[in-house]
Amino acid sequence: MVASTQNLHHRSVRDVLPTTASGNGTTTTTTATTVNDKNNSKARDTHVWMYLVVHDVTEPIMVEVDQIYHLACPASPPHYQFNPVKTIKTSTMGTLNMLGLAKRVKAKILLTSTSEIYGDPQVHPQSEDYWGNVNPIGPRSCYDEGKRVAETMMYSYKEQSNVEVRVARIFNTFGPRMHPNDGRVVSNFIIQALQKKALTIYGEGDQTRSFQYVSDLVDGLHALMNGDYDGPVNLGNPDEFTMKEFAQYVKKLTKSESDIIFLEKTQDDPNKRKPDISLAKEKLGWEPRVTVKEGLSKTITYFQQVLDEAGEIIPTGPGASKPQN
Ligand SMILES: O=C(O)[C@H]1O[C@H](OP(=O)(O)OP(=O)(O)OC[C@H]2O[C@@H](n3ccc(=O)[nH]c3=O)[C@H](O)[C@@H]2O)[C@H](O)[C@@H](O)[C@@H]1O
Repeated sequence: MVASTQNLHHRSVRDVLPTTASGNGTTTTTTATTVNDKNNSKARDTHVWMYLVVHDVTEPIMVEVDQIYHLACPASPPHYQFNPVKTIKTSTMGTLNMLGLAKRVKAKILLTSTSEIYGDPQVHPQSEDYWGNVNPIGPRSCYDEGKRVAETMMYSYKEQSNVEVRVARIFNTFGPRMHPNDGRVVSNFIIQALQKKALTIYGEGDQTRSFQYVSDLVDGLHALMNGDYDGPVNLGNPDEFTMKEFAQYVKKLTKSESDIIFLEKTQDDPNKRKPDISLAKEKLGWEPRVTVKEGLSKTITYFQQVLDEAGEIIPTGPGASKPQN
């Protein structure tokens, strides 16, 4: 159902507002409202209504909600670098608008921050007390610094206006329903391997990432929102790979004979990344449950179906990060 803002019903038992990103580097927001009828305790009597509101978070919004999951922002490097000014507006003006909403209606607000606030880390693995190493004027800074200031806004609103805040620092996440042209490494390698195209490693492939399956992230976000802890919390799977190892692993799981090629390293690409998740374990009782292997198998099955339906797909590469003229 698509509803215009003024047609949304008034406050119900629990209204949840997730803001999400859609389009390539745009910040149009889809908004869903779910309503649980807590007068009926039996699960089968729980009612859920979903409304889709198309709105841009950089503009104020007037709705009545209890919880805000503020996810809106492109997160893939080629996508967030496509329109860096819009990416900054999303993280700054968008977060300001959502905090203003949270303050007005006394809603709890969760910001999806990122491992990228640690930049190219000099501490490994990264724990929440590490302040990071970010180039403030590099090509990634629209996203990294945007999310850093978004975190600052969250804690300023908490201090000044008693807004109840939650901040999740999300590490590399993947799963079915990723866009084939997402441009991040998991979808790129799988799509390349399934089509027997060369897997494209940027740089020498010694950089590391640690990959988390999407359902673990969802569980972590839910636990964070509904728990008491209000400091930033890393949500990620510490299972760490170099990109060379990861390319080989994807080839093995897809039984692909693709070549592996080495392209130019992208500027300011973090050399290593691995979450320290002690805090999430302690404060939320959360840790990943899906192995990288299980998650990749499901994602490979999904992308095989996408390819069967779509035909050839050339995934987004680094050269697509800017308009070509
Ligand atoms: O997946 C995520 O959740 C994260 O993705 C990105 O961070 P990044 O780690 O740079 O994501 P990728 O584009 O997937 O790159 C991972 C590594 O693979 C490399 N890569 C990527 C794509 C490719 O085709 N080949 C390749 O070697 C990149 O250079 C990088 O070293 C976002 O910026 C993060 O905010 C987000 O949390």
